[in-house]
Amino acid sequence: MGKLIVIEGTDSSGKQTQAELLYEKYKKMGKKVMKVTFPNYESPSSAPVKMYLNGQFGKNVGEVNTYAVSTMFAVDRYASFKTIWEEFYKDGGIIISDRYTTSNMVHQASKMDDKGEKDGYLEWLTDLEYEKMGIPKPDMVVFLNMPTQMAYKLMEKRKNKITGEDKKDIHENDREYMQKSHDNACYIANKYSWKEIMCVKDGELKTIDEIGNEVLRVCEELSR
Ligand SMILES: Nc1ncnc2c1ncn2[C@@H]1O[C@H](COP(=O)(O)OP(=O)(O)O)[C@@H](O)[C@H]1O
Ligand SMILES: Cc1cn([C@H]2C[C@H](O)[C@@H](COP(=O)(O)OP(=O)(O)O)O2)c(=O)[nH]c1=O
Repeated sequence: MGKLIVIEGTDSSGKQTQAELLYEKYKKMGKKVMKVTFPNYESPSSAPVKMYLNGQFGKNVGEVNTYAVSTMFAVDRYASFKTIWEEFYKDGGIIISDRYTTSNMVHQASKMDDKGEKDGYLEWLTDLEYEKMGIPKPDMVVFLNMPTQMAYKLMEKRKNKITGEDKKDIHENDREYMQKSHDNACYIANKYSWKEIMCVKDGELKTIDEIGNEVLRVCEELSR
């Protein structure tokens, strides 16, 4: 069996940048490695997710059934596992995943304020994806802790990943939601012992390389 490394964080925390950097470093080191991204917008399995992010099930995040939406993201992951990386992973390859089940944990559980409800949802979700659907559990989750104010600055520079336009998706449009998902991510990172990397030091954003070196350092624990 291979290893599954997940790069997680709130929107515009540098996941794509760091997942690519780690992938390049591993390739140079001669490791058998593959990079995957969720949602997998290139696959038809992401169609319901696109409808959700475009606001077709409700313009506000809070209006949409969390369990229904979580299942849509889970199905997209299952499709990717079965058609793209199952064999590679079972053959001992390292998978670097930009988002995973952990994104449902960060984003969908943030809609729940009640701790009992949140924990119940997390149990339901991990059982659904890892046990019932049977997709692999991550060996390592790297959590890029990017304060919301800084994430906003970075987001302004970047285009929408689905349309390539300046328009933001329903999560990105909602500042209160962004703050809540960051608070929730910190709670979950602690609960599930994710490897946390602080992206800001003394109010200043760390460089891409500084963060990249920290990511590599924590991931090296896997090969020990
Ligand atoms: N440490 C950093 N310093 C400066 N810019 C960064 C840093 N990390 C990411 N960026 C830039 O911020 C934007 C969002 O990063 P990205 O990797 O796409 O985030 P995510 O995948 O989490 O949404 C991109 O334009 C990226 O180049
Ligand atoms: C993969 C995944 C994403 N999401 C959310 C996180 C994002 O707000 C949104 C779209 O993902 P993405 O396009 O990666 O967002 P961004 O580029 O802004 O980081 O979908 C979930 O709620 N559950 C999931 O399983």
